[in-house]
Amino acid sequence: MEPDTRTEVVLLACGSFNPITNMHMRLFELARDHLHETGKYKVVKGIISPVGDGYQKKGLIEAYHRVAMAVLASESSNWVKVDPWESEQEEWVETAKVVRHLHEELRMSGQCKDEADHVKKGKKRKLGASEGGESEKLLNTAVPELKLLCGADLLESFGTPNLWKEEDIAEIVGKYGLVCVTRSGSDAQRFIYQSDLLWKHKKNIHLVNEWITNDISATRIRRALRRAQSVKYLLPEPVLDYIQSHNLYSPDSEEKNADVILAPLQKHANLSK
Ligand SMILES: Nc1ncnc2c1ncn2[C@@H]1O[C@H](COP(=O)(O)OP(=O)(O)OP(=O)(O)O)[C@@H](O)[C@H]1O
Ligand SMILES: NC(=O)c1ccc[n+]([C@@H]2O[C@H](COP(=O)(O)O)[C@@H](O)[C@H]2O)c1
Ligand SMILES: [Zn+2]
Repeated sequence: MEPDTRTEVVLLACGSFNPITNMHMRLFELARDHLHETGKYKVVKGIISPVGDGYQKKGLIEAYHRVAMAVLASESSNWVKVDPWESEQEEWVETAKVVRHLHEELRMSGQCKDEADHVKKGKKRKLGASEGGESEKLLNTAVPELKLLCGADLLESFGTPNLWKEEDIAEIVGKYGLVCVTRSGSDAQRFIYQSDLLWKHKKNIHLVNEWITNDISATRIRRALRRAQSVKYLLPEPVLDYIQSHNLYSPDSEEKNADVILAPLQKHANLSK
């Protein structure tokens, strides 16, 4: 049998997930199919990273509820998991830092796996002279690439003044890569064309067309819930049960952070003063 030479990829989706919807889970399926169809990649894992309370977005309910709902949603998948690290941080964390942190975790777990293999085999492999010099280091063959998975609206938010730092965008698209789910007629392609930075890294940006369109958004779901309208079949059934049993999403919860400026805008506006 031919050896599998495809590059292993882990997909990371960052967002409010307030609440997680069927569309969020679909993003992972669409992205995995797209990367597999290139013949170059093998998607080995998907990670959902709900933003922390420090993000201070209007209507953002407590992170522990959003994480619990994401965990319930991920139970219907055998490859998508939730990472609560970002949600547990006291202050809002830039997405570039989240990507860096999770990549480091992947590297460490790859190394642990590698070490365990070597212990089993009773030997260590040496890195080539160009990389490791004389010193004996462990070969880190097991680390997959980590790519940020998003919708076209998140990509287009790169253009909002004071929301993203240029160097963060450069790091995310240049060093890691982006998989962006877009709709036919969406302007993601034009957005990349109009940005010198994104154009430079366009090989690292995978645009995925969503042919079976699905306009579910968490904002619309919260609106329906406030109006006591049904949201059945728009989110996983266990998530809906959780929302109902904890009485989440009311007119009051929508007013949370109403008078507060979004954390990235506060942070970057202060930096540019
Ligand atoms: N219908 C959709 N099509 C493509 N991408 C989507 C869709 N809904 C959400 N996403 C993507 O999912 C990620 C997480 O989004 P987020 O938590 O903001 O969900 P949302 O449904 O957009 O919520 P809200 O309405 O509160 O903004 C983002 O990258 C966003 O672009
Ligand atoms: N500068 C940044 O790193 C930056 C700015 C704005 C949003 N984000 C992230 O993008 C995601 C956006 O989520 P929402 O679409 O729900 O607001 C969140 O995970 C948030 O942390 C990152
Ligand atoms: Zn959104």
